[in-house]
Amino acid sequence: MTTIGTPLSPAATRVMLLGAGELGKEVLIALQRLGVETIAVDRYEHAPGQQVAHHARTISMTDADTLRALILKEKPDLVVPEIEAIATPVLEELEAAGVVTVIPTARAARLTMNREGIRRLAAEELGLATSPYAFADSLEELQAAIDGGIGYPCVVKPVMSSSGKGQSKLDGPADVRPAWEAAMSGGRVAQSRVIVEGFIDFDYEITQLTVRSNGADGAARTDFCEPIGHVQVAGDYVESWQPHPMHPVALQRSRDIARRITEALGGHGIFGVELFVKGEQVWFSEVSPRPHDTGLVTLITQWQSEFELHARAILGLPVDTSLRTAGASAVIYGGVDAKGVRFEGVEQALAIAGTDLRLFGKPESFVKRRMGVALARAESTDIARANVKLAAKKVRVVAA
Ligand SMILES: Nc1ncnc2c1ncn2[C@@H]1O[C@H](COP(=O)(O)OP(=O)(O)OP(=O)(O)O)[C@@H](O)[C@H]1O
Ligand SMILES: NCC(=O)N[C@@H]1O[C@H](COP(=O)([O-])[O-])[C@@H](O)[C@H]1O
Ligand SMILES: [Mg+2]
Repeated sequence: MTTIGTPLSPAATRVMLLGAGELGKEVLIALQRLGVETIAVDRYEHAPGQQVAHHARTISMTDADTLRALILKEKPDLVVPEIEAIATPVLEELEAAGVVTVIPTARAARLTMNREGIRRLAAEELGLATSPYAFADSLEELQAAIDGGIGYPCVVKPVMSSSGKGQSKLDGPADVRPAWEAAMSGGRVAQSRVIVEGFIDFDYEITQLTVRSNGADGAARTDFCEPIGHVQVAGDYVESWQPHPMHPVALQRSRDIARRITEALGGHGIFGVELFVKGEQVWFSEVSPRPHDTGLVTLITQWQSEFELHARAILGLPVDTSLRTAGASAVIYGGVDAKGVRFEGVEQALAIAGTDLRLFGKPESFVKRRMGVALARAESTDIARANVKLAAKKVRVVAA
């Protein structure tokens, strides 16, 4: 049985988020609503989630000693990784010592922070279909891997990166050196290893949100959300919608893959399983053991958003993944390099039927930094997609 204490009292249920960006901010709001005391940790001050949590802490989360000291000082009931770039061996160490519970598990956080860990688990241990792949530690090794079988077109990514950072598509030999250089400067963590993947010519890609929660019998149960369709530009999500219509065979295969990879990772919480689909064929791409950026759309489409599902599942509470309405989301990029920006056109955006906005409150804007998202609900995803793009376009980020 789960009990929840009173925040800021000795009986408080305390949850620490490692990473407090736009996704963590929504998880923190969901936790606050359930009476949880929250600690938002990020690498810079005034991160979105730090603005809504009881406590804000700013540390280098990739520094093992600093991270260990903070967790031991705060003694949260749950530690919830929100980004990949964390000193995950510390989480494994503290979990093994019985000091904290890590969501979904410390091993899942370690395996998914590095593309090599999750890819080898999915393809080599579980035998799931993936793109052909190889790893390389130098420009020469990268060229050899491509010549040795991966071929063109292919995709190169730093093993530790997200949101498309340092990612390139290669169409021929002239693209290899620029791709290597982009990967070396674009990762979230300084390292010199890349994955090269054969390019999958998919019809569409989806995120299969999958929740592992406490079943009535005490065993973990798995629930699926409706598939989320999305468009990525330069490896970063720009638009998503739900539900995405699928051939029943492809849907069944997607859910089989999602069930197997999430069972292998274990623990409780939401997972964003990324899949490529062509006809009835489905390839596993990667998985986030946490809310997924394309799942921001669930803030408007589901009775319980992916953030509420995560909050409930990690607290051992029941979940409901049912859809409320068709809808869509569209990203609002900074478009400028500036601190303390202003958002113009909010009124015009919200005047469009069925729309809503999240402005994340990031203290500094970059041209390609996600600063907000527009949301729309409608009777069909086509209408929602048209409206949400209009709404996103109305919002202009300007230097103050
Ligand atoms: N092998 C591939 N074949 C075809 N397209 C690919 C391949 N790998 C990546 N992509 C495209 O690039 C996008 C981003 O790739 P991936 O998810 O691996 O990067 P990421 O940096 O982890 O992104 P995020 O953190 O946003 O999930 C994919 O959603 C897909 O559109
Ligand atoms: N695809 C992963 C993803 O979307 N992660 C989200 O972006 C934030 C970092 O944003 P920033 O780089 O603008 O600080 C993370 O904290 C998380 O919320
Ligand atoms: Mg991805």
